[in-house]
Amino acid sequence: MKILSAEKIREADAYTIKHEPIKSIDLMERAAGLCFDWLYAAAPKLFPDSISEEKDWVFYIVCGTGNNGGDGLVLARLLQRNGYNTEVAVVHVSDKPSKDFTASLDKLGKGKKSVIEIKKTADIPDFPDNAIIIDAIFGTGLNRPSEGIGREVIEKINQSKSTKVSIDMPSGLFDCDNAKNDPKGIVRSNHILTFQLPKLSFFLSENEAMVGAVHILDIGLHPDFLKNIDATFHYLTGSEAAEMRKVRGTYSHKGTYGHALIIAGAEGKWGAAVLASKACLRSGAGLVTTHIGTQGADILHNAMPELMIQHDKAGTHFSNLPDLSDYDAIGVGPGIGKSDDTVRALKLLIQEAKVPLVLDADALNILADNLTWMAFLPKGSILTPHPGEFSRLAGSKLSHFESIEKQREISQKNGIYILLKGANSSLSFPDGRVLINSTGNPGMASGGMGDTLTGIITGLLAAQYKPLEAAALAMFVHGRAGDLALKNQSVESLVASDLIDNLGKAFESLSHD
Ligand SMILES: NC(=O)C1=CN([C@@H]2O[C@H](COP(=O)(O)OP(=O)(O)OC[C@H]3O[C@@H](n4cnc5c(N)ncnc54)[C@H](O)[C@@H]3O)[C@@H](O)[C@H]2O)[C@@H](O)CC1
Ligand SMILES: Nc1ncnc2c1ncn2[C@@H]1O[C@H](COP(=O)(O)OP(=O)(O)O)[C@@H](O)[C@H]1O
Ligand SMILES: [K+]
Repeated sequence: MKILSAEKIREADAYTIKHEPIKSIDLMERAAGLCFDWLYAAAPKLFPDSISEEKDWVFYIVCGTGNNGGDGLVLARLLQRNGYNTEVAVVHVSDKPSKDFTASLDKLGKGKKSVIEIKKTADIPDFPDNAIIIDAIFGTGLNRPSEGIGREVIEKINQSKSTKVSIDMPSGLFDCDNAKNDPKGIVRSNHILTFQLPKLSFFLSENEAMVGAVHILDIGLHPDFLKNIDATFHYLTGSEAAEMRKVRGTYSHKGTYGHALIIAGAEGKWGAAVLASKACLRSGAGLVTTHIGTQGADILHNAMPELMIQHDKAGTHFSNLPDLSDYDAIGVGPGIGKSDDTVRALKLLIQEAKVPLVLDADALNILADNLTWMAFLPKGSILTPHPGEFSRLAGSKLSHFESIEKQREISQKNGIYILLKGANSSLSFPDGRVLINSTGNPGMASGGMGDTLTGIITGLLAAQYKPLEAAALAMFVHGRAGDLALKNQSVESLVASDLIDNLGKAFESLSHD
């Protein structure tokens, strides 16, 4: 699913109005109608238990004077028509209300209920603590940080304990970069009912306090426009991940699915090799060999008899390169440490490898100390840094938005894929595109989860997936396995082994997406 800028979404609205064709006021009615349907279904869970009767529910709709405000007014009319209690406030953020706002206000005016006009501080009401506040002050038309009366109202809304449901965007939030924005002037939304496509800022850690659950409402923007428009950012949905999954031929055999090499583990961190190797075997590789210091070999063999083991010359860590000609995919890094001979062996691996490499953990830390090696990585290699590793690679600590921009730059410059891990992991391609992941949960913030991801990507590469599909599908399935594992665990108790145990269900779940 594409993620478009506010500007492109405006173009999509305009194209739809012209080519469907549909009047813009009718598009607004359609959008607000979907918000009503969502609220109607969700309301019983949104109000506190103490207000269980519908007659006691109050929807407090706070509108700006643009089309976002217009959506709010249409929604107010629909709520009123269905017998719900509403309070409607209009914040005069601009003295030039939009045409559709004015038309919607006129229609609302035909009902009996009066509207609270907010022009100055003294007009701002006390918002209740047990209502649903519908935030329809600003949408994609915001062109500078909120200020004046609009901002005062936003700050007052944020003081209320009521559930806040934002129409299209949390008012005050920009669609992409919010570096120059002020979080105090943005609604701290619990639910966002966003139209057609999500906005990039919803997926950035710096906006966490303002972005609650995101619900994408399909308002029927014109499919030709959506299909033909180029997008840098994409949100990876289940059906898109499912399309990447390959069907296994009846007569296929282990040779069809390649031989993966995992280079992982060192004294005290053999577990990293176990997790990466197990995940690799569970992700489709025909054969998996793990190159490991002799002292770790028994642990590995006991953990999974299906694995083959290649002994390193040093007993305790990765120090020499095996013959690479047997392998279709190589994953390196989890738990390998940074000994001098490990550094030398990694350098040699980068020079000699003829297949894309998956680099994680200490392999990335070594790379960060030797950035010139980046240019020598086999084309199509995949780097999987977490934010700490990424800041070492990038040379400085960056905001999430800046990290994604930097990630794109490094990918394009070096012809490699970078999977920046975390909530909403992002995967950048050599052509500049970025995929944002839609699976995973905070229970996955525990040791070994990344080692598992390395194994999955390497397994898919061995099984003849192209680097793009291997990285994207692995990212999705890894998060999905984490989500499935959570059903029998809690966010506190989830560990990487649980995730591996759910890989089968995660791959299979794709057929239902
Ligand atoms: N036909 C369409 O174009 C549709 C638009 N829709 C809604 O329309 C929204 C976009 O509407 P608009 O483009 O009218 O913009 P908004 O309603 O988001 O707000 C823009 C208004 O606020 C003013 N403004 C912007 N930044 C300000 C600031 N910092 N302080 C004070 N005033 C500021 C602008 O001058 C303008 O009057 C979408 O988010 C969506 O909710 C939906 O109804 C679907 C159809
Ligand atoms: N809050 C979160 N939400 C979703 N996924 C997460 C979250 N925290 C961590 N993850 C995922 O878990 C993995 C952690 O990787 P990493 O930090 O490298 O772990 P380790 O080095 O311990 O193996 C990544 O794939 C990341 O996307
Ligand atoms: K809004």
